[in-house]
Amino acid sequence: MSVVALVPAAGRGERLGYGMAKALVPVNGVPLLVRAVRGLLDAGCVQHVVVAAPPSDVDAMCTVTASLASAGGAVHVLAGGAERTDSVRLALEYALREIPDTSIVLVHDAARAFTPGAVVRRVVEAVRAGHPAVIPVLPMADTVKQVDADGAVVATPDRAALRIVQTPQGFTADVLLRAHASGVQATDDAGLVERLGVPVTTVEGHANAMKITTPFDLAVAEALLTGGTT
Ligand SMILES: Nc1ccn([C@@H]2O[C@H](COP(=O)(O)OP(=O)(O)OP(=O)(O)O)[C@@H](O)[C@H]2O)c(=O)n1
Ligand SMILES: C[C@](O)(CO)[C@H](O)COP(=O)(O)O
Repeated sequence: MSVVALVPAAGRGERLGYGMAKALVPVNGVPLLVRAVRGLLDAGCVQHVVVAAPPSDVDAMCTVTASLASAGGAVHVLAGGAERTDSVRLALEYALREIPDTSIVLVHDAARAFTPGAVVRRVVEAVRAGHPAVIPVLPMADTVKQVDADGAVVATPDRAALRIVQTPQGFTADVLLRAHASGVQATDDAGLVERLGVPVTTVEGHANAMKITTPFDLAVAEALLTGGTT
């Protein structure tokens, strides 16, 4: 019964604007991808990591992750797709084809490179406890407005019922396969599972699991490292 983490890392990082694949961008000398994969393996409950790389960076991502494989975990790298959903689907198909006994599958953004091991373990434990789909979340700190195409406010949803969604998102392998069989694009994998009518359960996320999207996020990550809070 293997826990396999799929790591979509094939994005271009346009908003970060570093001129290279975001997952290869170093923070204090260590690429985001290395930090993300190491975090998954160090959590102690993941046996395989499958990385979806930009097609032109497969060799580079193989090289930077080569030293991370250990007695407890293996790292596989393949070419990802045009959109995040495509990258996840390709990695899932690889895992189900090549990794025996894939039973629990995590999907974890390379861009969430500072996710604490406790979050990974909470997600895996909840799937093991019988929940078919599990996502880490945080409460909203700000008021949220729904606006129309012109930017006019049309509603103020009750923020007590809203959550910010992070990764890793955890699923039984059969549920994630069914979710991706639709071929629909979604901003997260749980969104595809919701379309099946399968219940999605939440566990507590962590501020350090923030997604590195902009130069501001990168500066925050560097400050966290300097301050020793990761
Ligand atoms: N075709 C894609 C696009 C995105 N991702 C991955 O999905 C995660 C979340 O995407 P995001 O943070 O939006 O990354 P980018 O797509 O690289 O960002 P941008 O939109 O700024 O280019 C990242 O780890 C990214 O590498 C992926 O594997 N394949
Ligand atoms: C999956 C995700 O990280 C959950 O917050 C997020 O939806 C990814 O979105 P992006 O459009 O790829 O930035």
